[in-house]
Amino acid sequence: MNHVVENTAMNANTNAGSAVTMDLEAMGRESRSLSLSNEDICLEAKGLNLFYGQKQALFDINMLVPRKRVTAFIGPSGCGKSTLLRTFNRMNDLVDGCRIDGKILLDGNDIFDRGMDITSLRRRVGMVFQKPNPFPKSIYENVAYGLRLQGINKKRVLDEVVEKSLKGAALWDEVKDRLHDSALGLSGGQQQRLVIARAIAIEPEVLLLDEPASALDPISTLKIEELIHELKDRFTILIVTHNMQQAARVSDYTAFMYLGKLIEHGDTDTLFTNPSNKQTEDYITGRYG
Ligand SMILES: Nc1ncnc2c1ncn2[C@@H]1O[C@H](COP(=O)(O)OP(=O)(O)OP(=O)(O)O)[C@@H](O)[C@H]1O
Repeated sequence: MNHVVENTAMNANTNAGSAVTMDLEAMGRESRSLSLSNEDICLEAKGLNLFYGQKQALFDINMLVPRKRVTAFIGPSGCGKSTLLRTFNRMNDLVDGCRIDGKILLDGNDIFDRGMDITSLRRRVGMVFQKPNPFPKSIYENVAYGLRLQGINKKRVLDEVVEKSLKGAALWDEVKDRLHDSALGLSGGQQQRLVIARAIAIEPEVLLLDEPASALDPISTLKIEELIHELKDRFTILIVTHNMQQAARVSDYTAFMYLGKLIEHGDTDTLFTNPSNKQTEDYITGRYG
């Protein structure tokens, strides 16, 4: 639905690139010139192809993901955004018949190497899904979960991490008096922030967010966007979103995908205001998608 509204609004302007520019200005975004060549690189995809059975879903993806920045993935439904996101912590390993070739380097090491321990990879690269998925446990135990899995059970340590993580996820003030109540009693927006608190409690390097706000109301969405802004000081964040306005608001870099290919990837302001590829321009101006 968002998609339609956005595209309609953009179509109303013959030069939709400038429509997005105006939005960037209205949002108080200062004009920045970021360049991937000046960044410290956290993740890198090299010649990545992915197949679901006979069907190829990703084609020769090559991209650099800078550290402690927000990178947004946009593109029409089915273009491979979630597939690519899930590849960065090998979630696709869980899909029957999925085959991957190429490399993904995390701090220079290929995550597909035989020696790579998947549990420690997923500890370093955490993931939050579209639908909040708290465990049917207390708020406290949800956040403490990852530490308990690591064998950390000291109350003092857990108390400290739970508080720090809930504060980090901008949820502490709303739940500090009911930490031992069920997480299932929280609103959808609170549950999503709780899941983010659970993800950051184990101090990952990277956070993968797969449409984290698409099931939320506008106020909860705004809170998640503000949170992303705060978290990027500590984490490298990759976000899939259907909402181009959201990509423009939250990200430093944007990757536009189409039919399983990475069409354009660059700093967000440039991609939305002066895309170098015709397909990107057609998409952001609402000509398709
Ligand atoms: N588990 C799976 N098994 C088989 N095919 C899949 C699977 N997951 C995704 N696909 C296919 O791979 C392609 C890319 O899907 P993906 O979900 O990554 O796209 P997307 O850009 O995230 O889409 P959307 O925006 O609709 O979520 C689609 O054609 C989809 O049908």
